[in-house]
Amino acid sequence: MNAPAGAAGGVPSARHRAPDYAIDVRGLSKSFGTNQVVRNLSMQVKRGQIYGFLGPNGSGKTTTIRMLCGLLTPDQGTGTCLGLDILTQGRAIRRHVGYMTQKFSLYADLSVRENLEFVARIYGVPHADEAAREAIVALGLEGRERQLAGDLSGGWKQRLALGACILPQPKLLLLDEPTAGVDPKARREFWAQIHDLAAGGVTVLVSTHYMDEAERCHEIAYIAYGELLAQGTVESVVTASALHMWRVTGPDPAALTRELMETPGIELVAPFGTSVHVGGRDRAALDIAIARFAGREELVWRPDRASLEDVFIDLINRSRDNFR
Ligand SMILES: Nc1ncnc2c1ncn2[C@@H]1O[C@H](COP(=O)(O)OP(=O)(O)OP(=O)(O)O)[C@@H](O)[C@H]1O
Repeated sequence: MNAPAGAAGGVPSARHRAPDYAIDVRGLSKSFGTNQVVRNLSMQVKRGQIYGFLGPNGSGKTTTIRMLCGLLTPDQGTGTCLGLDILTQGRAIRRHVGYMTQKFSLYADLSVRENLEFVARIYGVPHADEAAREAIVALGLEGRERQLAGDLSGGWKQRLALGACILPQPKLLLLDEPTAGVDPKARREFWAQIHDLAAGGVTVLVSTHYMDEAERCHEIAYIAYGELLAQGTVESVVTASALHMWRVTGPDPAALTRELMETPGIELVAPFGTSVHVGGRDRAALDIAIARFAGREELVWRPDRASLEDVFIDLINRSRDNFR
């Protein structure tokens, strides 16, 4: 496998040292016809990090991922992926990138082992049989190697797809909703593998709709309407939201939810079982709103911390107002 440009020829000088970022892109924009789906997006992902990419359906995550590995050319913007230019060195980038698309793209009528051997040969992995066997062990696929890929359950299919992605030993994994529709146990096992890979130095950019998966990432980015609205650690994104939250419990959460939604000063209302999550960014307005319920002894109010989901709902609400 080739070394990235700039790294060849011995120890790099301080001036040409490999960048600390596996992904460093600035001002990316992309339109399809008149539909601008990515707007002035900048993103930096440190090497060896697990970086979560979140956002509603159709917000531009896949389009961004495809620009990062040179499969799509941005209309505007520049940047590097693994130190290589995304505009001119797409082919070289893809040699070092494992890209797991949303669709299962292995051969349904080949066995697990045959699929892995095939991928190993296509990528010129030395000793393809052995590499496939090692991947089977590493991914816990022993006992299933003769099973047809098409007969595997969703979780095992995803694990096989990940195995195929990592066979050529990529430096960067781009995983596009790898665990969609996979049960919690299989998702947890999948994530244990992602963490093992990152600990071994692989950078991982993973798009997901699951909040618990976002919490497992070193850093996250949230995109809506093609625009990056938040970026950083989960903690810093929650803090930056400046949301003040309360949890209120009462006998009729459904009626209470409706009432809260109509109360001025309350920006966020979300029922959770027997309680309702209530919040807003204007603390004074929120306090006045909550004071209206002071005489209601059946209600118990407790201050609460904003969840990542609260933050994302607030971001999407505000960005929808901007794009109206
Ligand atoms: N090749 C294409 N031609 C035209 N429109 C496209 C093309 N690819 C994507 N789009 C549109 O661009 C927008 C962003 O799509 P994209 O797949 O990047 O979103 P996403 O955030 O990955 O969504 P999801 O979470 O549903 O996978 C959507 O409106 C989609 O229909």
